[in-house]
Amino acid sequence: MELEEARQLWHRLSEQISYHNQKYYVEDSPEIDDFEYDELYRRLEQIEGQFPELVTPESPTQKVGGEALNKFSPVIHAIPMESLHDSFSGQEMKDFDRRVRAAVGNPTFIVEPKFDGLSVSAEYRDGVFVRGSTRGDGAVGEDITENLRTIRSLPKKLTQPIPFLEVRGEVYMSHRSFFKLAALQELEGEKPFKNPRNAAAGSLRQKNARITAARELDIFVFNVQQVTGTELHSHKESLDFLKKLGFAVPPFYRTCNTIEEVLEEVGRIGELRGTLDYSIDGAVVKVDSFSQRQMLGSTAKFPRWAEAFKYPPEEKQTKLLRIEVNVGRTGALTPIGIFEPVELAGTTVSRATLHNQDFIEEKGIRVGDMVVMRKAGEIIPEVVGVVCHTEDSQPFTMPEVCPSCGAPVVREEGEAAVRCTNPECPAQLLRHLIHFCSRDAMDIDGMGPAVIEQLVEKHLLSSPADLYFLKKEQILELDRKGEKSADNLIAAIDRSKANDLYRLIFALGIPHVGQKAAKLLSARFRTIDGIFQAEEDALASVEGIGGIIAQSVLQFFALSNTAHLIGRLKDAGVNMSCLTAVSDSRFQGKTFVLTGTLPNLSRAQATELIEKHGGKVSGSVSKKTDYVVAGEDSGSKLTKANQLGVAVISEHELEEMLGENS
Ligand SMILES: NC(=O)c1ccc[n+]([C@@H]2O[C@H](COP(=O)([O-])OP(=O)(O)OC[C@H]3O[C@@H](n4cnc5c(N)ncnc54)[C@H](O)[C@@H]3O)[C@@H](O)[C@H]2O)c1
Ligand SMILES: [Zn+2]
Repeated sequence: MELEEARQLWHRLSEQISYHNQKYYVEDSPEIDDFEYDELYRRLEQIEGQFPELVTPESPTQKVGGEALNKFSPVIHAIPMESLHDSFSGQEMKDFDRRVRAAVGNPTFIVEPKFDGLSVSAEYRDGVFVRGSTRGDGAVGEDITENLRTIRSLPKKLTQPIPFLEVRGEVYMSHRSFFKLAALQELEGEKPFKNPRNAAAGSLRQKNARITAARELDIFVFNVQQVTGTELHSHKESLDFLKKLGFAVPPFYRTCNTIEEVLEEVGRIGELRGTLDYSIDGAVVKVDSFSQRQMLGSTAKFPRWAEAFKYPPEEKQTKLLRIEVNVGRTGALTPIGIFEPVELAGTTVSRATLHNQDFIEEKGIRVGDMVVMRKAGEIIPEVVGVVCHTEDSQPFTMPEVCPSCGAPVVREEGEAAVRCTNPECPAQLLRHLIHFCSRDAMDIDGMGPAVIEQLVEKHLLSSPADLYFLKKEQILELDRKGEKSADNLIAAIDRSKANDLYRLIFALGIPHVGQKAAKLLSARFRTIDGIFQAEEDALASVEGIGGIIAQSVLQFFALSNTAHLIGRLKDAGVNMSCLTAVSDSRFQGKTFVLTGTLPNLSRAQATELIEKHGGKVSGSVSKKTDYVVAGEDSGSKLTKANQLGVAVISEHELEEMLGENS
C-alpha cells in the first residue's frame, strides 16, 4: 500500500470509528456490534503500525473513547482513567507476556473477568462517598455523584474512615434486571435498550437521578486509583483491601505464573460467560506487582501492564424449524424463529426474534432454511443470515389476524410492525388496563400498574369493564391493601363512572385517537352511540379529525369486541355522554339574529358564543332565520320575526341552550 492510499483509508476508518464512538459512548445506542467495531479499530491500528507518520493525537487509537457531556459538570481525573489494549488470539497474549517478561523478569499475573458496563470513579473522604464520575475521555469525566449514590452495591460509608480513597469500577445491569426493564419499556411504548451495557450506561447518565434509582444497577470495583494513609503493593492486596472496606470486587479471579496458566483461565472464563447473570466481554490479565507495573508504565491510552482478551462472538449453523407469532403487550405481532437447539456462548439457543416481515424478507429467510445464529451482546441470540434453503423451505408471511384473539391486524403507514387493534385482546390486556385507568384517561386514583398486574394475575380483570364489577373483598386480597385503601379504590372507580365522555373515548385506546381527538369526537357527536353510528364522512368532516383517525375509529367500532365492551360499561353505569359544551357544534346550520340590548352580553360576545358553537349570526330576519335573540328596545327585527313565526328567545334562554360550560 502506498502512503497516499493508506492516508485515505486512515481517514475513512477514523471517521467511521469516531461516528460509532459517538453512538456508543455519548448516545448509548450503538449501531454495530462490538465485534464489528473492533475490526474497524484493528484495521486502523494496522495501518498506523505500517505508516507511523499517520498517527496524530487526534487518532481514535490515541484517545480514550468517551466525551464528557455538558449536561453534567466536568470532573478532572487526577489519575487518568485509562483504557485497555485488546487481544483477540492466544498468539497476541503470548506477545504481551513476552513484552512484560522482557521488561520486568518474572511477573505474576491476575486474570479477571472483563465486565461489560460503564467505567466509573468513586471518591471517599474519611470513609464517606463524596463524588462519582464517568471516565469520559480519560482526563475529564462527568459528575454523576447523585446517580451513583442510588446504586445499592456501592458503599456510601466504608468500614474504615480512610482519609482519602478513589476507586475505579464498572457499573452494570444484571441480565435479570435488564429483561425486567425491557418488558417495562415495551409496556410503556419506549424504545428498549439493545443490551445490558447500553442499559447501564443510559440509566446512569440520567440528569434525573430518580430514574437511575429505578433501574437496579450494580457495580464491581476492581482498582484503587488513589489512597492516603495505606500502602498497597499488589493488585491482589488491593482487591482484599477493597473487599474489607465493603466493596463488591470481581467475584472470581486467579493468580497465574505462566502464560499457559493465563490462557487456560481465559478459556475457562470464556466457557463460563454464558452462565453468568452479568455480561462480560472478555478477560483482563494484569501484572500483580505495583513496582513492576511502574516499570512497565503506560502509553497515551492504556497501561502496558494489562491486556484484555476479547472473545469472538460465537456463531453456529442451525435449522429454522418454524416461525411462531407472538403478540406483545403493545399489540405488535413479532415473528419468533424456532430452531434446532444449538450451544452458543454457554447456553442452549432454540428461539430468536425475527423482528418483522421486512427483516425476514431482507435476509431471505424461509421456514426450513439453514441459518447462522450469533449471540449479540452476549445475551440475545440473533440470526446473522441464511446459509442455504433446503428442499422443503417455505416462504413465510405474517398472519392477517391476531394469533391471540383472532381480530384483524393492521400495518400502519411507516411502521414495520403489524398490530392487533382489539380493545379486549388478552395479549395486550395489561397495557390497555394501565392506559384505561391512567390520569388522562379514566383517572382512577390508586389503580396503578402494580395493582392492575395483581388483579390480572388473580384473574379478576380481563377487560376494562371488569373494573366496575370489582368487590371490596377482592381488593382486600391484594398485597398491602387494607380496609381504608380498598374503600378508597372502590370510591375512585365509582367516581370515574361520572367522567366526561372524552375520557372514556381516550381510555378505549383507539389507535391514533389521543386526548385531543377524543375531545373533538365527544363534542361533535355528544354520545358514544353518536360516534358508533357516525359515517366515515361525518367523522372525517370534524375539524381536527383527519382521514386516518376517522378510519381508525370506524375500524375500532366495527369490532364485535368493542360493542361488547361498551355494552358492559353501560351496564355498569359509566357515563356515555358529553358533559361539556366547549366549542361543540350544537348550533351547526342554525342562523341567529341579534336585536335590542341584551342584559349581560355585548353584541360581539353574543356573536362569538353562537359562532363558537357552529351557529351563524345574520343582520336581518328572514324565513331562514332560526332564532331571534331579543333584548330591551328591540324594534323592527322583533316585529318581523313575529310576522314570520321565527322563534324569539332571550339572552337567558340562549345561555340555557348552551348549558353551563359555554
Ligand atoms: N459497538 C460500537 O459501536 C462501539 C463503539 C465504541 C466502542 N465499543 C466497544 O468498546 C470497546 C472500547 O472501549 P473502551 O476503550 O472502553 O475499552 P474496553 O471497554 O474494551 O476496556 C476498558 C474498560 O474495561 C473496563 N473493565 C471491565 N472489567 C475490568 C477489569 N476487571 N479490570 C479492568 N478494567 C475492566 C474498564 O472500566 C475499562 O474502562 C471496543 O472494543 C468495543 O467493544 C463499541
Ligand atoms: Zn389480539
